[in-house]
Amino acid sequence: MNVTTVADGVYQLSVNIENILFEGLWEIPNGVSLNSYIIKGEKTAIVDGVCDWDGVPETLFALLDKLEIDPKSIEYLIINHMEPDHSGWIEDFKKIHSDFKIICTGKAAELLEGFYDHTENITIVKDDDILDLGNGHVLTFKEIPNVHWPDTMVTLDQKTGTLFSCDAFGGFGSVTSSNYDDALTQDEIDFYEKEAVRYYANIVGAFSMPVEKAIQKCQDLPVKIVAPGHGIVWRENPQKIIDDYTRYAAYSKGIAKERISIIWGSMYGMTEKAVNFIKKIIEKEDIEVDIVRVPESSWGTVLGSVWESTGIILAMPTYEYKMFPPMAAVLDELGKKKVTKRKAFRLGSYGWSGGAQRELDEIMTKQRMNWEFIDPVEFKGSPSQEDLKQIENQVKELVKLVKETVNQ
Ligand SMILES: Cc1cc2nc3c(=O)[nH]c(=O)nc-3n(C[C@H](O)[C@H](O)[C@H](O)COP(=O)(O)O)c2cc1C
Repeated sequence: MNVTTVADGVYQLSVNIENILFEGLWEIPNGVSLNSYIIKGEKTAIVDGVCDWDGVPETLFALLDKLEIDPKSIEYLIINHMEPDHSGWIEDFKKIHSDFKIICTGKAAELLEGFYDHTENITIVKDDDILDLGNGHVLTFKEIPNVHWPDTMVTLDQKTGTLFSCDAFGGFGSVTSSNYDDALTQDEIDFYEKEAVRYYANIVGAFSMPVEKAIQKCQDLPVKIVAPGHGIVWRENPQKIIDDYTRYAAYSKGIAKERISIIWGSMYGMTEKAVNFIKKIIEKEDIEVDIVRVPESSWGTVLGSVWESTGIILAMPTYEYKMFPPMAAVLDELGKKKVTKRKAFRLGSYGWSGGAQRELDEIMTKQRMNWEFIDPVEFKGSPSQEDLKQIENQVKELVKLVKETVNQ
């Protein structure tokens, strides 16, 4: 757990969470941080909290102790977002301190009642409302609904230009006490960028339109520091994470990087033979490639991979007159996360009837994914030389299509 100074009178309290599935679902191989912030003017406010996943609130109280802040001196709880990873500590906090006010949106107030039966001392804020904590720390609020719940808002401290953005501009990846972009090497920044893409695809991707609206609203604010609820604080170059999020939101519409994700699965190695062949031929093409096997890799890994790819190769066999089940499950999830308009090629082995293609078509239609497929290649059992030649032609065709799409 870390306590650090963000800016004059602004402190971050953060804990890392590892060895769980985030939201009970998403694998986090490199962990995730939960960030809470303290603003000390004449009055003290806490922005979001850290939840009870690992012994918090004790952790939160220990962090406050490090800052020599008596929890009872906290006058305002700013709740940017009611998801329990940020709000789960409130019930415990209430056991030791009752004389505080909650600042949140109307939707968050409804959720407060539903989740914690809390209805007292709530001030509902709207766009551009302010709260003066004294010593220049005047807070401005902006609602950013559906990033990623309907209740979400951001808070700006006018004195320091710190934007407390909660889930917006967040990322996975555990942090250290030097979790500021100005204290990180380029390699570390690159690491957190990858973690941010994965976070975006897994957690926020389905809300890319609200993200675009939120970015527009935040651009109107004099932001000098971006301090999210997960991941590192952007103090030297806050525009970097704002620009990254702008790109990630745009990727939802189909044009992403000049990159192909190969998502594949195989029972007895027949489809795998074709995938191994593709690996060899695609190496010679001037294009970035990422290869993910299902079900060995999680949905989160697949989403993180395809989010940045304009092209996708799907390789899977037929299974009980349908598609290899883990591929069907992951494709359905890609649809729900609105991975749309990709350029794609499908191949796979079958025994007697086929059927994978039919289910693929059904998922594309049901989820309105609008992927543009070039002709598939299906082969009985092991791929023949002729099948491989066809596959080679189709892969080259896809590479061409991806390049044309990205560079149009
Ligand atoms: C459990 C199981 C169910 C299968 N169901 C079908 C089927 O419904 N239709 C079909 O054409 N082939 C079916 N097959 C045959 C496979 O598609 C075929 O063996 C294929 O070569 C497997 O490719 P793979 O080794 O890449 O998994 C099935 C195979 C298994 C093991």
